[in-house]
Amino acid sequence: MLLKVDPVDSFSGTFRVPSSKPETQRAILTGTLAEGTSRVFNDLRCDETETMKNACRAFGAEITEHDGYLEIRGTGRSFRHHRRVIQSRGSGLVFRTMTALASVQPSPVVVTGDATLRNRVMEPLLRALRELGADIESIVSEDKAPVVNWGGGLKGGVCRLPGDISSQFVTAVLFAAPLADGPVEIEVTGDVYSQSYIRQTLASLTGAGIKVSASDDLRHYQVEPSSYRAQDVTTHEDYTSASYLLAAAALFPGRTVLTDVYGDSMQGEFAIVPILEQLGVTVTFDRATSSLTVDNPPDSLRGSFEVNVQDCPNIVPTLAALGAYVQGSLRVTGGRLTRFHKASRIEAMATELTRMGVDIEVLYDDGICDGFEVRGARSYPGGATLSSWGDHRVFMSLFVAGLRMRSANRFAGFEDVRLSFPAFLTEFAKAGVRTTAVEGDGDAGGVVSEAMAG
Ligand SMILES: O=C(O)C1=C[C@@H](OP(=O)(O)O)[C@@H](O)[C@H](O)C1
Ligand SMILES: C=C(OP(=O)(O)O)C(=O)O
Repeated sequence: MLLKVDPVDSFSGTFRVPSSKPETQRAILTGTLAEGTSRVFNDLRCDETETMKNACRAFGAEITEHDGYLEIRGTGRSFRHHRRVIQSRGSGLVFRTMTALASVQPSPVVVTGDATLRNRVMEPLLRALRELGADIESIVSEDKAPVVNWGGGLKGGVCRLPGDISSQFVTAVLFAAPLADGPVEIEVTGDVYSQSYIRQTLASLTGAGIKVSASDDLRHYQVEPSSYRAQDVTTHEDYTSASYLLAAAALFPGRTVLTDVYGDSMQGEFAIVPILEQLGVTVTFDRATSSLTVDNPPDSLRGSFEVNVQDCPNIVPTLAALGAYVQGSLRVTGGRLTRFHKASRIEAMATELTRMGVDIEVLYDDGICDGFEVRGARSYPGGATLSSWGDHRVFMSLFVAGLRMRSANRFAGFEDVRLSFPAFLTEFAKAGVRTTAVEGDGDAGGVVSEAMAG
């Protein structure tokens, strides 16, 4: 099944920004590890937070969904096994944190995932956990998923992790470290990418009463044995999800209001707002109404500058889509981590945008795919059939790029919006974006945004 998306010539309306996926996932984890009852207000309900909830339930947490919040009865240190196989589906964060936490369980746990997840790099995490005393093995080559963690506890000590593959390695060790027998030190080698995600982890741990300290450059960490404390947490808006609505707003005349935006987030992807301003788009935040407004952006986006995305990896596909319409060019560097995401996102965007007629060149640094330079145009013919490369963010970004083309494009992989932004198609439908489910080249006639609503 493909999704046919008709172009539009204006974009206006009021749209709800989903809650943050990383913050919701972290709050589910701290609630699970605490003794007592925690609540997570404004939690995101999507497949990947559901995967985190189910993984935590397997460790014994009782999680119930209420209107506007989650209630979590945590396990504290006494994990009560309900299942010995943890299914992390496609979520890197679930796999990595569950693999680390399985080390402090009394008995063996298998942690697995889908085909995409099983292809992702896990070896540095397994090595670091073994340095801390974990008894863990992969049942496939290259220390990838699935793994068997024989449990029995983490002794503590010093472990080393690379900073340029995934920040989730550091996050995973940090979540398990307080439950080790002795203090844990983490030393990160090389440049530390995705620092905003590590800072979000540190804030979650500190909020839950964990004794953790980190150097300013995020290369050294010290965690003392300590207990997670139950707490109430409220999650912010998700700036990666907001980036698709903001990008669409920037490409068309009209007035776009994004609601449920509270400000003060630690997310690196907030960078989408200053980047849009550099492109000449005014984005106004109103704390009183918790909203962001884009009002009649300029006719063409001001390009010819460079953005370093070292700390905001998840908006790389959105920037490629926006770049297709700048005057001059947009150069994006520091995106090397994205080759380890669900798809190799720079290659995916460059390949698919090239099919749409966009002039985009992949940039390599020391032979590593690290960014791109895209030279914009006013519009493109459209009429292409595009792949999401199995990645929700690639689909959502290509969808936005296609809106300003002259004819409809067809997309595979649209169902994956459920992973992080289930209301994606219904939100865009509010602006009059027409989407139709089609079989191959013919029209099946179903309006998908309605089919997927709710
Ligand atoms: O900890 C997290 O919640 C995440 C960390 C980042 O991973 P990388 O450091 O691998 O980019 C980010 O890209 C991912 O979407 C979510
Ligand atoms: C990469 C993502 O998540 P994860 O790394 O947890 O799979 C994502 O949300 O796009």
